[in-house]
Amino acid sequence: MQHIRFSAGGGFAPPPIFVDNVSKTHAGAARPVLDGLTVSCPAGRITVIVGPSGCGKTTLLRCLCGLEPIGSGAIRFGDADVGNVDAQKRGVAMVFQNYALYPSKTVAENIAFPLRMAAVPKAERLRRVEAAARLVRIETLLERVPAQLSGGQRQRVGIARAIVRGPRVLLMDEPLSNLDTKLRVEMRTELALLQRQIGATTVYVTHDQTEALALADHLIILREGAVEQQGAPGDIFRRPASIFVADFLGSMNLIAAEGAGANLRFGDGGEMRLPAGHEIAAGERLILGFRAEDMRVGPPDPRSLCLNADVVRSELLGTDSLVHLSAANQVLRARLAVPVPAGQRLALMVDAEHLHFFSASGRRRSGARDP
Ligand SMILES: Nc1ncnc2c1ncn2[C@@H]1O[C@H](COP(=O)(O)OP(=O)(O)OP(=O)(O)O)[C@@H](O)[C@H]1O
Repeated sequence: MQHIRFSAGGGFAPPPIFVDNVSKTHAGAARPVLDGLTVSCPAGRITVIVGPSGCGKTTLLRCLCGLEPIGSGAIRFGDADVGNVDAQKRGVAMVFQNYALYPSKTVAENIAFPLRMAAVPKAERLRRVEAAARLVRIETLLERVPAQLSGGQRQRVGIARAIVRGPRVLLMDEPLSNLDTKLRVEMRTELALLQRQIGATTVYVTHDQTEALALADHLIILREGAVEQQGAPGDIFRRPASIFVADFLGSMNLIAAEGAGANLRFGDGGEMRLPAGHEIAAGERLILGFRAEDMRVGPPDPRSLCLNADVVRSELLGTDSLVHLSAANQVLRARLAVPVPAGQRLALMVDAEHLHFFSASGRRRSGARDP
């Protein structure tokens, strides 16, 4: 890729974005789609918004770019309150899931469209279209029409069109979800590199947790129009604030239990010794969580949780196997280096630093020593 700095009129300075206590209710809806939402997106970085279908991701993007008014609260780009600023004047570009290209226009005309709307002179238009096309590696396709392109090429045109004006803020709504898995992974890497080159403050919506973890500098997890957790992706993965987050980013084994001093008691009457420092008051109900990849076969260790589990089924994933287990009246999953035949009993360990303790309400439990 070439090093080209796209500059927006008035100088290029990607702003941080602040969404401050924003609420919005769609006309006729009983509940707000955004409910007192407060998030921030660092300048010049990729913020990824994830959450289940209907949690308000697209609505938030549409509010950021000015296609939807907010009900209350404020949206600021740096120091500027943009809540009442027209979409065209916010310096924002948006890439959609469905490309939204003009079928009768060539690639070059599609990319040039925002420049035409802004009355950019022809010579400057040509220069910018070529530079944007080179950045997304479609410079040899400029004379084709969309029907003559693959899905990946069409999405590149959509991205070139979005960046051609040098936006300070780039919003992307599931831009890769129409592509096959292999192309998606390739494009994800390219997008991350492209974003670093153009430097725009980028807000990226997806419901793919792998994409979210791979792309995000800053991660926001939405649930029913409110923030469930936000922060650095690695921190959120290691210390999910709730069962909802833990299960959304990967899957988590969960076992309901009750404290019994140094032991945990399960519904089937079984008990297991808690690692030192994780004692739970007698009678306290909680939910213990651990990830499949954090279970290991090994000799008992006083600092680890030990589970006796029966193998129900093994599935080869490639380099390792997903082993379905039955333990403490629950179905659990472990990722182990080798497949294990069904019917075998295993002693499985989970090291203390990989245990997550949640209260019965599903929030991360404070009190126990936390890794
Ligand atoms: N114009 C509208 N009028 C009324 N309700 C709407 C409107 N747009 C969206 N909604 C509702 O608001 C909620 C949030 O929609 P939104 O598209 O923001 O969710 P999302 O998180 O992007 O979902 P998905 O992942 O399925 O795209 C949904 O229940 C949706 O039906």
